[in-house]
Amino acid sequence: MTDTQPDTAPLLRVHNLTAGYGPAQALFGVSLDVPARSAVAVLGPNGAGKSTLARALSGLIPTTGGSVEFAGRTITGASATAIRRAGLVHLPEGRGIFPGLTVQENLRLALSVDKIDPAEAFDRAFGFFPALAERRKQTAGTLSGGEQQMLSLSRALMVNPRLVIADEMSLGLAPMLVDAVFDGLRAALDAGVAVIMIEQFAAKAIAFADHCLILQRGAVAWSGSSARAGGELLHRYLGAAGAGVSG
Ligand SMILES: Nc1ncnc2c1ncn2[C@@H]1O[C@H](COP(=O)(O)OP(=O)(O)OP(=O)(O)O)[C@@H](O)[C@H]1O
Repeated sequence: MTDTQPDTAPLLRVHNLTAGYGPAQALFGVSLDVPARSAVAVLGPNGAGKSTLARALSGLIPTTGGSVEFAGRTITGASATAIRRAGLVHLPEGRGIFPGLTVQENLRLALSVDKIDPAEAFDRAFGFFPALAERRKQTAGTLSGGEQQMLSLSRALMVNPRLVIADEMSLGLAPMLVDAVFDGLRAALDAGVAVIMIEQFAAKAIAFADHCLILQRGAVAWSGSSARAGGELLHRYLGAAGAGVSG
């Protein structure tokens, strides 16, 4: 990693990024800026490349072109561990927790690659979600779906990240629990963490986010302020269901 950017640069700057799976290219020149302490909603139909973008940014799959700068450093080609240590934490689709382990054990495991004081990290996790502190000895698999998402989010927030990429956290949750997920991400945002949110509930995501990026077939179809991402635009790119009228 090399230092390149002055303080005024966005926290994350993605330029002309390409990535894929072996010979199958899935991202075609994606560019995106994420200012510090801001939220960006990444929307798009199934297979548009949203999760691939998240994986490429967090170093889970190699990029094949373009550049990624994070917190003033070029992280293009850096390992997932190095990117996480730099403060970019990815919450993959699915909760990524170990159902047979307790809340506490799940949190401890999340710290395995981080050079961070565990006591401080636990305080931070339970500060965001006090209900988890009461359940620290409970097996994660016996938590409700919403509590499992809180655990998943606290595993990301406990390492004091500068940016969290949340991939479809509300997938499969009842509406009330979807609200709880958004509340959790709002708390992170209020604490100064930038958020990239990949969401099926487009209307909710846009209400939450400052900026919106719509992907289509691996490329940016539209990007701009969430205030400009109205119903007609969403309908055009996402269709009636994807516009998230129900969300
Ligand atoms: N592990 C993989 N191996 C090969 N191709 C993949 C893999 N994961 C995704 N793809 C392909 O990459 C493209 C983008 O998929 P991706 O999962 O990023 O889309 P998405 O927008 O996140 O979709 P969804 O909303 O369904 O999660 C698709 O054509 C998909 O088939």
